[in-house]
Amino acid sequence: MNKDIRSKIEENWNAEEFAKETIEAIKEQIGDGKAICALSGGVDSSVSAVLVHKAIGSNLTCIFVDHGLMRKDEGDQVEEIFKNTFDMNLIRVNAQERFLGKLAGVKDPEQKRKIIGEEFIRVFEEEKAKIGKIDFLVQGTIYPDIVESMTDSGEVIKSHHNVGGLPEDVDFELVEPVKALYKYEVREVGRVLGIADKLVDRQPFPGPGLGVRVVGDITKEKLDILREADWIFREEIEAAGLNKEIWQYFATILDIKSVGMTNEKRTYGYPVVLRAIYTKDAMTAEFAKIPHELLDKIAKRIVHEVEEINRVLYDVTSKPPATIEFE
Ligand SMILES: Nc1ncnc2c1ncn2[C@@H]1O[C@H](COP(=O)(O)OP(=O)(O)OP(=O)(O)O)[C@@H](O)[C@H]1O
Repeated sequence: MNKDIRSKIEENWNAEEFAKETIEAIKEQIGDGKAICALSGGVDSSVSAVLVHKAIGSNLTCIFVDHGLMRKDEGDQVEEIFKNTFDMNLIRVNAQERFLGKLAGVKDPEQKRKIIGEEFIRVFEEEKAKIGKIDFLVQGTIYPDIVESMTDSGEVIKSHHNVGGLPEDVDFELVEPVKALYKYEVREVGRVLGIADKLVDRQPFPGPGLGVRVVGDITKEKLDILREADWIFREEIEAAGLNKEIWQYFATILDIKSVGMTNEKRTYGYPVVLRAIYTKDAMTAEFAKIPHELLDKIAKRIVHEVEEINRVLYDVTSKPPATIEFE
């Protein structure tokens, strides 16, 4: 069956036609029913949600959990795009304090991931309960997810290894509009649907968000510092036009402090590590050969604009043995 859904796409791929036909098929599947979607702002769930929205309008409710682990301005961007541009029924749950409260003092990466995943499900369930009866669950499953799950049915709940997974709920029928597509095809459909480039071209971002980019315990202070440094790094990579060739580029804040000097005064601040990689499939990766002059410019901007940071490191390790993310 998996092969069937894929061969239909490969026969005659046209993103516009795909969008049209899929919207019709969703109309038929959902009818007057009500659907819900966990919207991360990532490409897969965003494109799926817009397809379903075009088919059933306000009978779709999207839930975006703002866990406080988003990058700079990301929560507002998601709200702006889906609520204002697409006029979708979007619930933004401001759960920052809840997540940070649960994570306080926790240093172990696996424990952190588990807490974030479990809290995510709790928040989603609470919001879902407020909406009332829901018949359909929209999921941004894509073809590689189905292949990875090693089942032939294509009806599996996406394993969400990153965020912990939504619970299997027998009351829901699944709607998975992009399950036959690869990521680059999902992006094409996103463009056809008029979703902003900044979202369609978004680089992969882990489900636990910045939670895995704050090494050691997570605090609001470290998150805010990291957000600023990460923003500067991304801005400079994009300004240099390197964003097309670099698969992922981001900053991570370490769990140590070191001594520095600013205006002849001793400082004791955090180091950030910049990581940028080339890869085809994220299974192996090589560090990106960013010109030294650009690294110099980025480092100077970061230490100048983010006063809590007094040291900028560049990760020159490939995967393996290092992973892409630190945790
Ligand atoms: N903060 C969030 N708010 C709402 N839903 C979320 C959030 N984070 C993750 N999800 C849901 O969990 C799914 C899997 O998350 P994961 O981080 O593994 O992303 P993904 O597989 O890259 O998909 P996407 O491109 O949609 O982010 C998402 O498709 C989305 O439905």
